[in-house]
Amino acid sequence: MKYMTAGESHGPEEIAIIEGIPSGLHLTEQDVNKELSRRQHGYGRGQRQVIESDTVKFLSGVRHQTTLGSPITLNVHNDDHNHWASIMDPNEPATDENSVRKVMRPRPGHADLVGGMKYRHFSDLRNVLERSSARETVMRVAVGAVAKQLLKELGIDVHGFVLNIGPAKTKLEHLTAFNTLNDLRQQTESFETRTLDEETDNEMQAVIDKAKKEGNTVGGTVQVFATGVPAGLGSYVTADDKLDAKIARAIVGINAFKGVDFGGGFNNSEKFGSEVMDEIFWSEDKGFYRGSDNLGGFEGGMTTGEMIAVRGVVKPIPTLYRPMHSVDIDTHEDHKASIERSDTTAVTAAAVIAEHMVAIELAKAILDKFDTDNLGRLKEQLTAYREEIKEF
Ligand SMILES: Cc1cc2nc3c(=O)[nH]c(=O)nc-3n(C[C@H](O)[C@H](O)[C@H](O)COP(=O)(O)O)c2cc1C
Ligand SMILES: C=C(O[C@@H]1CC(C(=O)O)=C[C@@H](OP(=O)(O)O)[C@H]1O)C(=O)O
Repeated sequence: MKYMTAGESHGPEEIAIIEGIPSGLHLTEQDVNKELSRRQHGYGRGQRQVIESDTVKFLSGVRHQTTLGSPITLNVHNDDHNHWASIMDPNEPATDENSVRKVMRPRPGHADLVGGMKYRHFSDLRNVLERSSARETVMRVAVGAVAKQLLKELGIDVHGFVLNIGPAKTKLEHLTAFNTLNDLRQQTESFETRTLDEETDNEMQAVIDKAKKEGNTVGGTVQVFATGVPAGLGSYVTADDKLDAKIARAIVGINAFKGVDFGGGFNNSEKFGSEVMDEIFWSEDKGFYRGSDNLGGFEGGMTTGEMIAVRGVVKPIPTLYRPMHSVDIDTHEDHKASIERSDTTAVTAAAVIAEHMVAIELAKAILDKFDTDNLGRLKEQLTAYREEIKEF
């Protein structure tokens, strides 16, 4: 399975094409829209989310609510484009009128300055901003929603949560206690029913309000769990095949993500080996299993069959309403950085995006290993593989 996205933040459309989804998967636009709506919610987002009501259109690859095995084209319209039609016009040459939203004072923390240098966009850094914007993550979530639909058919659930926003930490004890694997397993049943509001409690909202009032922004940490994953996805034989490495890349590839770890992750560096390794057990009904999940479900770049636990660190939003120092790229004079309408925080959306990126990497790993033509055959192969692993 592979995919590509295209689209500028204030252009007319966002597009993704996915190749390699098996035929026979039940898939509706509502399945995707449910996830797009989750990405739009969360306390601390700006006015753009009020304008947009992200809904997908299937342009190819799905017929009568079922995938055909052909490339799936997904399309989300940018409602905000109405306000930007002349600024984003592909046919008219640049004029004073249609360049009113020029960006000449690059914003620290954005792709503006280096993107301008690299692509020679010296007349307007909007040419960088439009594609480097996290607007594009709407399509990654749309692709991830298709991946999640496939994984659900295979008994695999993936869900993302907020761990902290600035100094305010989640009250959800189970999200930080990796040793209580059984508790976590029970909690997974309620993953889908959780609301985003439950994740940004009053303390988090107070942190966001304070930042906003002060023209500032905040980041945070997100957690993704995946359950029902069979042992042996990914491989130790080459670095490129390591699935934890692929997931790490997918997470840090999300706008504003600056760190990733698995299981106890960075905290494990302060512990002794005896506290960190996941001891091995065997039982008749389960086959091999572990007593803890401190390594987040990976050994040697392969899934262990335990729950996958990945965390991602999200930096504070770079656009500040109390802007930082910058330099005009034309005059080279000192100035405050440009201000674009902005979120105060997007950690809740980031949790949803991270969840979908993990789903994409898991779906890819499964489709690398088993049949990609038809879902029924894929299920048969995966069931046989699970049996074989259990008999080991
Ligand atoms: C869901 C989401 C929404 C974002 N919204 C904004 C925003 O409103 N304003 C902003 O300056 N940055 C926002 N960002 C962050 C920037 O897109 C990102 O920091 C920038 O493109 C530079 O990329 P980098 O942080 O990965 O280096 C957002 C990121 C995410 C994931
Ligand atoms: C559009 C989205 O996020 C945008 C990401 C973003 C950025 O710089 O990354 C900047 C803002 O764009 P705008 O100036 O149009 O409000 C966010 O709203 C979205 O998530 O759908």
